[in-house]
Parts: sequence; C-alpha cells; structure tokens
Amino acid sequence: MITVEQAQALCLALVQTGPVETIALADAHGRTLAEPLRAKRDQPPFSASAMDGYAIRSHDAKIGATLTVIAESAAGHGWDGTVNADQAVRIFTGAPVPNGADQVVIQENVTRTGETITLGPDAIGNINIRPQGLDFKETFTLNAPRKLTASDLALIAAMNHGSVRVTHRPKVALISTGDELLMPGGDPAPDQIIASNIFALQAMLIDAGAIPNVLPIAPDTPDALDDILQQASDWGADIIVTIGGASVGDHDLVAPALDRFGVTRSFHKIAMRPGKPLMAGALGSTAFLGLPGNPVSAVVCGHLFLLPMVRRALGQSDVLPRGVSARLDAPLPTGGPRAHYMRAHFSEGKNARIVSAFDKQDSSMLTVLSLANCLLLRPIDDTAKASGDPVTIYPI
Ligand SMILES: Nc1nc2c(c(=O)[nH]1)N[C@H]1C(S)=C(S)[C@@H](COP(=O)(O)OP(=O)(O)OC[C@H]3O[C@@H](n4cnc5c(N)ncnc54)[C@H](O)[C@@H]3O)O[C@H]1N2
Ligand code: MOO
Repeated sequence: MITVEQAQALCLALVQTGPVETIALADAHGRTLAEPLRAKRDQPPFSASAMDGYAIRSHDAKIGATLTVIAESAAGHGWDGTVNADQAVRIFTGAPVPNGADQVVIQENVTRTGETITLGPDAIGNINIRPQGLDFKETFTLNAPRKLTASDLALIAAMNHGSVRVTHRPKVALISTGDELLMPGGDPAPDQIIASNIFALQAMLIDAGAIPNVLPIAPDTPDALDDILQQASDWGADIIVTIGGASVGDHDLVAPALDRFGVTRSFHKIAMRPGKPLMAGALGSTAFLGLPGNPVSAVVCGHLFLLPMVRRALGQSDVLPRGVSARLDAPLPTGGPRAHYMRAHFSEGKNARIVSAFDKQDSSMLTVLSLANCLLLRPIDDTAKASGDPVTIYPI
C-alpha cells in the first residue's frame, strides 16, 4: 500500500487549477486572488489629521501661545491655503493637513476665544498627523495566490479596486452510496443508517471555497452508481467524490463503477488509519476521489486529500494540511503498519501545546470526532511514546 504522502501527491496530480475570472469586490470573501494586485493610490492619499483640533506650525507650539484661526479643513473639504507663523486652521479627524502645518493640537488642549486659540500645557509634543502613504504607497502589492479574508477586502477597497481577479470555485459532487442510507430527519427502519458524513464534507468544502453539490444517495446497484456518476458529470463537476462502497465486500461497488465509467485509477488502498480503502483517479479533466464510508474515515480523508485537491484547483500554494508540534499528555503504545491519524484534543500549555488522544478511535464514532480539534499523527511503525514526547498534530 502507498503512503499518505504518496497518495496526497497522486491526488494533487489529478487536479488542474481552474480559470481566472473577474468578480465584484463585495463577492470576493473567501475567494482566491489569482494575480498580484497593485494599489492605485497612496493611503492616506494626503497627510491627514488623526484628531479633531487645530493644525499649526510645530515651531509655534509653546505653552500660552496665542494663534489666529484663519480657516477650516474638514474630511472631504480640505483647505488649500498655507498656514503661516502664529496661525492655526480648525481641522477635523481625517481632513487634509494644510500646507505649512506640521502638527495638530487636539481641541481639548487649547482655549478658544473668538477667532484665536491659546495653547494649554499639554499642547506640546503629539503631532497627530498620519503622513501620506502611512498605510500603503501606490507601489504596494497584495501578493497572489491568497485566500481573501474580510480584512483583505477592506484593504483592496482602500487600494481603490472595485473588482478582483480570482480563480474559479471548483464544483465538487458528493455521492453517498449504500442501500442502508437515508437522509436525516426521516423515519429510518431498524437496519437503516443516517447519511451523516456528507454534511461535514459539504461544510468543509464551502469553507475551503468550493461549490459542493450533494447528489441523491445511490443504492448498491451497478446501474444506480453508473447513473449517479453520469449525473455528477453532467452537472460539470471538477471533482466527483463517492462515499462508501470503497472496500472489498460484495456490496462495495464503487471501484468497478469507476472502471466502467472510464476513470483511470491512480491508486486504491493506502497505508492509513482510518481511510485504508481510499481510491482516486481521473477521467479527462475530472478528478475522482472514493472515500471510505465510515463517517470518521470520510471526514479525515476529506481533510487530508479532498481539501488539498480543492486548494490546488483554486490555485493556492501550501495546499497540504500543516502539521504542528505538540507534547503528549500521556504515553502511547507502539504504532502499527498504517499511519494512524488519531482523533485528539490539544490546548496551549505554558511552554508547548499539550495533546491528548482519545481512548476510543473507532472510525464510526462521530461523538469522538466532534470532541476532537486535531488529528495526532502516529507514523507507520512509530516507536512507543512517553508522556511529554513531541508528536505532530494537524488542527481540524
Ligand atoms: N474484509 C475487509 N473489510 C473491510 C476492510 C478491509 O480491508 N477488509 N476495510 C475496512 C475499512 S478500514 C473501512 S474504512 C470500511 C470502509 O468500507 P466502505 O468504504 O466500503 O464503506 P461501507 O461499507 O459502504 O460503509 C462502512 C460503514 O460506514 C457507513 N456509511 C457508509 N456511508 C455512510 C454515510 N454517507 N454516512 C454515514 N455512514 C455511512 C456504513 O453504513 C457502514 O457502517 O470497510 C472495512 N471493511
Ligand atoms: O481505514 Mo477504516 O477507515 O479504519 O475504518
């Protein structure tokens, strides 16, 4: 069986980065910036007052000095004269600082009498001016690729871009397979199981920036599988994900269905726990991923294989989950012949992250998955570990 790392590389090789499109900035949250974006102006575009007060020459900033107020500069209504010695301009936060002035004294630190101000004892020192280009200059460039955050959108707006060039969102079809499955909220017979893992996978895909489409559950018949694969293909899926039927039982029909559909298989079965029966392949530009049916296996494989494929389709760099180091809070026995991604919980300790693996690691147990905030990696044939030993975890 191939390793997780080999399988990840093979999965990524099945995916092509989608085309680039221009969209309104307001629609760009979570999208992936495809091309570097250069500012169209300095920000602030002029030296701006940071406070409400009086713009003066700092040379005049002496306790008890009396200055004549000659004009007003407000946000959006600058004054284009020059402040000379012993003069002041009434100014408000965000307004352009007039020529000649190099300090803003806040209004709390002056006494105004008619058209003059007298500077109080605290008027000396603070400049209260944001120089032109303090935030960014016209030369500033936001690098790509980059998944755009809410803060990025504000920055891009300030750079005076109303639209952005982003990569297409990949379309991902999710197909649950199995006679035993029905959707939640129904009236299950005693031998039926609720289709659960698609809800996690759908949410993960939306977070990652894909367009998921949950197709109807396919019963365990070749015809039903052929039909649902065709539906996914007709929808224009970039990635078709099947869930269940991946193993070797008489009712595990996905691998032969993919063969019939013309999919070139990249691999089937990996040295991983949970997730051993994972398979992947491609037909033309469409990638196929066959996830195991056990709910935890499907979700763990979603994190390790499906999301990296989505990120690759979005043109992102660093597509693989990033492992971080943590210290065990309890000993662990020797590892097995498959890399084990244990459900675990970590917290920030005083000097290191502390991680605790759950006792129950059955790949059907969603209660445990829901308590977990990371996967703790036990590499193949890992040696026994003592409390306090370092391990690699993957936050989820
Ligand atoms: N003889 C062997 N048996 C099994 C092996 C093996 O190597 N030899 N591998 C085991 C491993 S590991 C896994 S994982 C499972 C996965 O098998 P399948 O992908 O074929 O999954 P199913 O048999 O269809 O389902 C397994 C389990 O999960 C439930 N399920 C399926 N789909 C869903 C869904 N959408 N939502 C919730 N639950 C689902 C299903 O009812 C079963 O209980 O195979 C082992 N067997
Ligand atoms: O590999 Mo399976 O996914 O352990 O349950």
